[in-house]
Amino acid sequence: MNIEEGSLVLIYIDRKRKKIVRVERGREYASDRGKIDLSELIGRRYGEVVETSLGFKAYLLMPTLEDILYSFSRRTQVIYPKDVALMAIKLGAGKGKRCLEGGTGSGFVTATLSWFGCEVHTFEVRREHLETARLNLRKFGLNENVTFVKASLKEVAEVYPKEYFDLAIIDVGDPWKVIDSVWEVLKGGSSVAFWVPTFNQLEKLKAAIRGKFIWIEALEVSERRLKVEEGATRPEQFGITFTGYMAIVRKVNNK
Ligand SMILES: C[S@@+](CC[C@H](N)C(=O)[O-])C[C@H]1O[C@@H](n2cnc3c(N)ncnc32)[C@H](O)[C@@H]1O
Repeated sequence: MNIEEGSLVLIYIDRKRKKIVRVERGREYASDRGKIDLSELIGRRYGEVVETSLGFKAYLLMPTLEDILYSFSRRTQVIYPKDVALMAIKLGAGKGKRCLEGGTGSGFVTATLSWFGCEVHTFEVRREHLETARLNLRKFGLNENVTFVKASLKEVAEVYPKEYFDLAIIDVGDPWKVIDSVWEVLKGGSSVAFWVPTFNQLEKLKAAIRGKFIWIEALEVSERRLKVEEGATRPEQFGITFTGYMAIVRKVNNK
């Protein structure tokens, strides 16, 4: 596939030196391994290799969702790709699904749901976080099916009709405070993923959903990177050791 003016390209020199750029005339990519004139990328093909001004190899790759998420500005804690990807699958995210999210934070979840083809409605109480997320998504054209709502998730039932959403992902400080309003706007039988950082919050959440949702499961996703070298392949020594816990519940009508 050809790289055109306006294309997004991941310039990959090594794991520490990789950056998504938009190809534009008159702009350059710069790192400690040298510069690349971006207008020289027009007409090349993804997968090709070019040389920086200092003679290092740079690969021209197509950005993936993970590359995009890791290039976002972050103002908050985020739900990492390993976790949000599993949530999306467990909840059945996909084209045509109407998804509720709170809080928006830096937009990692918003962008993932949008990438999966969902219509996303995301609630955030802090204007500056909403703006950061909005800019993050706009930069990569992921904002088209997203409605950003500057309000507490507690108010969702005042903004949307009953049984409007197919699924929800909730990552706010006190999730038990939004359970009643989220229940109102979800379709019967639909799934919700809550994201919490501690065991005691899982316990509190489980008690709080009783009668409105059934508890499906709680889990932690571990990711262990490997350093692959002939005759010496082993786990890497450093990395993210803990992110959080997800709880999956489903709406029921017990009345
Ligand atoms: C940890 S961040 C969410 C990060 C997001 N999941 C991501 O991956 O980018 C939590 C956000 O929830 C917002 N928040 C807290 N309580 C809220 C509420 N009741 N309604 C909506 N947003 C809320 C905070 O301002 C904060 O931006």
